[in-house]
Amino acid sequence: MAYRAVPRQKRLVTTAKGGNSPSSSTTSSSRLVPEVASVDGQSSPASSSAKSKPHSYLESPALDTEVAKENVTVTVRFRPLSPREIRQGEEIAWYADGDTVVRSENNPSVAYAYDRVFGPTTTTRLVYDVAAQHIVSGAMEGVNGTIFAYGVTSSGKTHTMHGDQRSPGIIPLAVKDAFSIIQEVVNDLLNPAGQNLRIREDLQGTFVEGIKEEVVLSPAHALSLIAAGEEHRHVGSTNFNLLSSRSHTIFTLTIESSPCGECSEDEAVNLSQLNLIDLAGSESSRAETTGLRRKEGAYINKSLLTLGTVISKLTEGRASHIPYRDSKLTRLLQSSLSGQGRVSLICTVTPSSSNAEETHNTLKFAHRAKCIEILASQNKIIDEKSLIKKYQVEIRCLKEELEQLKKGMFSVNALKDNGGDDIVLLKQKLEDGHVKMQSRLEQEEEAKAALLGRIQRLTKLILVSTKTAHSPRFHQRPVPRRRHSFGEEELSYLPFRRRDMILDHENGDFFGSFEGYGETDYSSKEEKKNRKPGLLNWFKLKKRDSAITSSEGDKSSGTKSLTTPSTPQADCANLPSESRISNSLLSESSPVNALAEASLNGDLASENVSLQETPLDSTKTMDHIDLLREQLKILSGEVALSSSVLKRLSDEAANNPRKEQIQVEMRKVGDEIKAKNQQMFALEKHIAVILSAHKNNHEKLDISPSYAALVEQLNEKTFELEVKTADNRVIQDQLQQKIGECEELQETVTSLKQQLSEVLDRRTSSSINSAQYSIDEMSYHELQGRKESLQSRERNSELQQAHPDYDIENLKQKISQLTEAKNGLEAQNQKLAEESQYAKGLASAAGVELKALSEEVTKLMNHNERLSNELAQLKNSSNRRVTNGQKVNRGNSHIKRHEPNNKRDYTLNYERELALEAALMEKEQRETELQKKVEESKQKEAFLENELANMWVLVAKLKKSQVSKMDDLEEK
Ligand SMILES: Nc1ncnc2c1ncn2[C@@H]1O[C@H](COP(=O)(O)OP(=O)(O)OP(=O)(O)O)[C@@H](O)[C@H]1O
Repeated sequence: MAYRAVPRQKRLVTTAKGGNSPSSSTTSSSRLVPEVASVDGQSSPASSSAKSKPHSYLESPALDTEVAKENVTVTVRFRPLSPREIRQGEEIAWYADGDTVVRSENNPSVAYAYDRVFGPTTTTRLVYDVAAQHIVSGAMEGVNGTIFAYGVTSSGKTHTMHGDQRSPGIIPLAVKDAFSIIQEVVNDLLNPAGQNLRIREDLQGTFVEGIKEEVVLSPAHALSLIAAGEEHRHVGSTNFNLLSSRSHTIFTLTIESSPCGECSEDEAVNLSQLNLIDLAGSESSRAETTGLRRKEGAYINKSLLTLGTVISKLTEGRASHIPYRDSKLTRLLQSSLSGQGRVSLICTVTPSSSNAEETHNTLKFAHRAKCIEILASQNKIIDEKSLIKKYQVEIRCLKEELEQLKKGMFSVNALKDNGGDDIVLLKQKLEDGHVKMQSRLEQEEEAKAALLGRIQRLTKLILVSTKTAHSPRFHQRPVPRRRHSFGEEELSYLPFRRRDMILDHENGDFFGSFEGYGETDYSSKEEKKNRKPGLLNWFKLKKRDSAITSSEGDKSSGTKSLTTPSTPQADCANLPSESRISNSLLSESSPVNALAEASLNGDLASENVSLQETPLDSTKTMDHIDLLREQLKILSGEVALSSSVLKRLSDEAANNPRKEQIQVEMRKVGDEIKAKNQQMFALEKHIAVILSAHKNNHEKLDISPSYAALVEQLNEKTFELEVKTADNRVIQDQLQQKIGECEELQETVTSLKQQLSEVLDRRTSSSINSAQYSIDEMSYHELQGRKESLQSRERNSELQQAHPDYDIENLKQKISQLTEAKNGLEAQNQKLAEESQYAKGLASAAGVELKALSEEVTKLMNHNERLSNELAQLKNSSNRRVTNGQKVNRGNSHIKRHEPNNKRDYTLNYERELALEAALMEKEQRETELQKKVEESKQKEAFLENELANMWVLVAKLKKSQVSKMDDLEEK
């Protein structure tokens, strides 16, 4: 999965790499990326790195167009031992020895040093500050950057790159940081100035063909895209990690930035890519995976192995072939790894002894990566305006050189002719001439620049957009500004109204009507109007209103139309005069007619005559007059055309005097010519009125410049007030939405509580499984539904959220409410986990009981068998005695004396036999009972196991919903 947020721009593009004079570079590789060496019991890596480890990580490296050698920034992050590892009695195998060294516990002489080593308690924020912040700020200045986490499964890569709500990862921190650096961009993007931009394809590096690209407007928007992507990320449970990433994710932010404001000399645009990568973890053969998991693991390992090979080849120096193409991962990382941008590798490791070998491999990998050298440079592209400026400077220099040469030649000739007497005089003359030439040159340059400016303004006015002049607020400070355009697709997420606005701007509906004189496509215009019923109609109404009230409004706020509104409401309320003209054109059949009619109605006159002009207004008025003159020319052209048609028709009429149709047509054309003449007359009058008004204003301006400045300030403030009011409205809406969301969350929590108690109640009932499952399903779907609705609302409010004057207090309140709700969910989760633990305990107790019972049964059976054997023996012996007795009676009469004794014995034996039989019966009965008990215990065990499985399912679902809620919260 990867996203490219690529601005689109149509311009002459050259990719400019800076000079390569490392000596003058302010970027010091040793300061930023200290060398790393492995001790491995021999060398002393730690020392070099530890010494060179600077606090300057926290500084943004100074960037210019010059290229300096750097190394990959390599850091290592330990995670704490997991509860499972603690339970299993695992020991610490590797540990962070200070800030830069990783040492083996078993063999302290084995140690590795890195740019920085983070212990298990280090926060992700610190990891970001040290390992990522300089890459992000570099990317904001046009230097490509890549940050990736590498490590074995369950070592903490996702925790580091994505994080959670309590501890946001590198990706959300980078996105927020990027937007905080370019916050003015939001205004530009929300009010696109109609630069007709497009995707530029050049040799900037590899990118995924056909990949979905989104133009992002705010951190929340970017993070929502990441979250949406994360939802599609393949995760699976392994015996090391319940939610193990089974695919690599690459989040690519393409940033174009240029200094904002006209004071900037350098017009080149910085272009860079920031890759934020969370790799899937490598798996050792110890992982007890089967089937699909094993296959996935093999693919993951293969790509990571290729990455390792590529890195070791890159550091070999001699290697002719680097196998980038052996895996998709290395292909995508090719431009980053081959040294075209800064790279920060964060290796995540676990200290546990069971992973000691894998951790060692990771450390070795990190050590190799440290040796890769990079030559990060700023990527610059230059647009027409910058090129013109550049050429102007060059021309000036050349002219100066020429002058110097001429001067030199002239001096020599003069010296030759006049000798040395008039030298001083000549020198003086020459100097005077030079000064004159110089000032003339300067005047020429100025005139040229003014002309150029006017041409550009006119071009924009006619061809491009409703672009208003930049607000002075944004002129103060040159800050990077995002350039982009909105395609239909990118706009799809925008609220309807704003989307309409942008489309109208881009389609040129308001201003594009100037483009097609005499070829107005009514049907398509109608179609467009129908297509955009929402904002367009509202917008038109608004503009009509403003046109009607313009004379009053503009009287009081002369420069209102010159400011750049940051909200749609403000946008519409502050339309410049051109907008109003175009708007009226939009609703008319022909632009020229419309303009003429507008003039006749006096709309334009009232707007312009009554304006209290500022210098900028003055320029605009001149532009306006130029436009009107253009209209005049077009009209006269049309009149000439119609006249020739009339002539042709009159010739035809002369040949066919009876043809009525020709007469009708002639009348029609004659009327048209008349109407056009009238329009021309009106336009001429209008131009004259504007000119005289402009002249008056100009005089007024000259007289009271301070008054004009005050008016300008006043208007600025008025505009700001309006924007603030609009923002307040937006915040109110958001508040309402958030309150609704909170209520929904509360409801969810209550329903979850109810479900939980139901689950607990039903736990003992035999029908629990199916019922519980269906309830869980319901709650899951309910949660999903709510989550989706929350997300869609979230998207709708994202544009508003991005506003700088956000009501922090309200947001804090909302956040605390949401945090409470989240805590509630966590508590439930905890409860469920305890429940499942309890159920597990029950199951194991039942197992123990079962074992004890089966042992007892075995014992009893053995006893029983012994008794049966005894009984059988006794039976045999008594039978033998009876037979012997009968024999004796038959043979020896003297034995008869002992008869009573034998009889007693026999009776005794018989009684004993009966007792034994009874005991046997009893044993058998007991055995049967025990068998029954065993059966019952088995059933109970199965039931408990079933219940335990259900519990796990429930816990997993709750965890998932909790994770998505946390993401939501984080986005907020
Ligand atoms: N620095 C840390 N502090 C606290 N807990 C952490 C830390 N690093 C990771 N964990 C925890 O360890 C577990 C595994 O982390 P994680 O899922 O980020 O690993 P992974 O390397 O991305 O794994 P896989 O490659 O399988 O996706 C998670 O429960 C996570 O919360």
